[in-house]
Amino acid sequence: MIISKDLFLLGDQDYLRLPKDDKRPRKIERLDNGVANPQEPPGCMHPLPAHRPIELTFTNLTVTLDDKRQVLRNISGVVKPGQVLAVMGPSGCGKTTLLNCLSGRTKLDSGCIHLNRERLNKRCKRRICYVLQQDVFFPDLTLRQTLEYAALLRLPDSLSRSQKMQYVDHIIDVLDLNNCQDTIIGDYMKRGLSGGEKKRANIACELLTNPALMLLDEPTTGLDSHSAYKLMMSLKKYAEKEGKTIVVTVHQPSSQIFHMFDKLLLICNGQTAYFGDINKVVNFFSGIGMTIAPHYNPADFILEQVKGTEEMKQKIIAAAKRAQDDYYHQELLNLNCTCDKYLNNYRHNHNNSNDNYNCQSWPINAANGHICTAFSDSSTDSNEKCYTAITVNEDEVRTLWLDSQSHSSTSTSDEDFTWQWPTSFWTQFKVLSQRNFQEARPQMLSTLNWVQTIALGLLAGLLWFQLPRTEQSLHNIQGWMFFSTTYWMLFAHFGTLSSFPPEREVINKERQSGAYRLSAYYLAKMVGELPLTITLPAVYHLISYPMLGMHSFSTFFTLLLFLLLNTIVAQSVGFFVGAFCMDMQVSITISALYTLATQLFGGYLATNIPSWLQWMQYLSMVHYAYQNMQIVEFSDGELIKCDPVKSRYTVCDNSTSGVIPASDIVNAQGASFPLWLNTVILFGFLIVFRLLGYLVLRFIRKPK
Ligand SMILES: Nc1ncnc2c1ncn2[C@@H]1O[C@H](COP(=O)(O)OP(=O)(O)OP(=O)(O)O)[C@@H](O)[C@H]1O
Repeated sequence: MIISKDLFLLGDQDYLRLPKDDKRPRKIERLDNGVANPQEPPGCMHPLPAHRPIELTFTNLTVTLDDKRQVLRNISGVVKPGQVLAVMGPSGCGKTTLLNCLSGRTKLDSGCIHLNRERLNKRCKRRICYVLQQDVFFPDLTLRQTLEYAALLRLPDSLSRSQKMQYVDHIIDVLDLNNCQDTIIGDYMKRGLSGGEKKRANIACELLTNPALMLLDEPTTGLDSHSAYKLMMSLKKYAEKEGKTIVVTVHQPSSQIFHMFDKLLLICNGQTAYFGDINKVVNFFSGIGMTIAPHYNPADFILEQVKGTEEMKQKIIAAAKRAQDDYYHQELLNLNCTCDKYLNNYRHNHNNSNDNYNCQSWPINAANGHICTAFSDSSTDSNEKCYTAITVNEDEVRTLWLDSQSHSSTSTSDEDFTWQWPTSFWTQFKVLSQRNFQEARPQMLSTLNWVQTIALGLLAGLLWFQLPRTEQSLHNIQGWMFFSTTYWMLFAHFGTLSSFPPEREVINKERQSGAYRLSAYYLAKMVGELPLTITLPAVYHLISYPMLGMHSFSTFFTLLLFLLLNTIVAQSVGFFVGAFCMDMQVSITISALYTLATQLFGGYLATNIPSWLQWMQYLSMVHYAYQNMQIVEFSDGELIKCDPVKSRYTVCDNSTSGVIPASDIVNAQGASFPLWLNTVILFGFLIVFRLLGYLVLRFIRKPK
């Protein structure tokens, strides 16, 4: 059960051997039938619960996308453990759609998919790994970090960290990724792994989970011929040695790769153009008058045929339909148990309770699309057997055959398989917090952001340098506060808005594979990114506020707290908008509208708001943070002296103290609340938008 170095499946038991000092009880690898493997040496354990080999059968799959276009029509096939099925066809014929169906991500109009005898359901989806055509990763993590996090999240808690790391080492080794393990994954902005390395990294992440069924969408695209050959050879050996079932889509395989496959499903216009053994495909085409030239790559040849005229395509599809039915018939003839199944099925379908029939003979002919089967009636004298011919139509034949393919006829499902999260909530939270921090840090604390923050801090400090505490300077002091709150609101909001959509791709992929709970991710995201979110505003405040004229440490820290709270609230709103809107243009428009309205109604730019529009102030998050900063600054700090010549504040006319109370300053800017209420409302914003973000991911933007 071992992955080997040059096939990525090693020969024997060194694979995933536990460290010698491990004292935990050993699990013994179980074979398909649940019997402990007698070959397994003591001390050797597979890191994951053993899955039965999976036989995949799909019958008459029909799919319409966007309610208008039928992309797949009546596609059927079977792949047994140890086999590799290649899905080929011209671009756009429906290969990826088929894999999406097989992985349970696309809804079927009709047809069914079985894993062994169990219909594809949420539980058995977890035993499938799907290597997507696109390589979806966090670009700033290195390959090794990516694999380590995948192992920490997807390998069970029963393994220690060091065992998981050993497993990562092994996978890196067998996929020949040693040289690039410390290279970042990269994206179109930053150079990182090459295309081929990314493909192998993608496969490595999925291999970690020891899946029983692997679906790979164009794993060889972008690889040179030698790498493609090596990869396919590895997959082939993996399937054979480990009893894995593999379905792979390929575009134009070399002749060498083509002959590695066991079965071929050729799709043309969403319909089957061939399904069967790979070594019979050339005969199939020559049977309908399309003969391959000597030394021609059969893969190129068959693709040329299915890209031919409409007439040719229809001819191939019709022949494939006939051949497929013959194939089922032939397979039935080869099965010793079929007769009983025919009989049972016949009784079931025809409500025939006559128990006297026994299976005595095999199908006697197949004609006109019908198959005739003979049964003997045991009630008659054995010397005078009365054969009864039962006619079974094509659909019944197909159903019978697919039914008969199950190798686990004694059980209807993997009863020993109960699905649960691979790791506890706490492990998920811990690992995801760490990953979020590591992944977000290069972006949030990039050199450019540091330069921008320090420069703006200095600029704001110089612009409003040591302002006197007079009514004449009041507008400028308020200007610093308003600028600070709005700037960090925009920074956090748009930062989140732009960074979340790519992240959503990764978490959707991981959620689809059942790696962790959404709640663990969500909580980890908040906690993991918190230090990064507050670092830059804190640095800005540290630079600019003392330059403005610091009065006490308590004022400094209280103002900082409100600045940070405002930043975190803005980040929550950005997260909600980013999670909800799939279209970047829409999310930018909504955000621009909201943040600009927030500024307009914040209390600094417009103080004479028409009464019918005043309710808008209550939706402005900046409004609350800005008010609180004023309350703190103008009551705890040095008080603002009235203008001796002409004051805007009536209190100055009557007051003997000559200073303006903070409440008068705040009230002059429209609706005002006490400090505690503004704080509660800001926390309310925070909780509501975080909750909305979660609900959106949970129910609206959940992975299919
Ligand atoms: N959401 C969708 N709505 C409507 N049509 C779609 C949708 N997704 C895919 N299609 C169409 O379905 C067809 C099959 O797409 P699919 O991606 O399965 O093809 P493919 O064979 O994998 O192609 P390629 O080899 O180029 O990757 C294409 O014509 C595609 O345009």
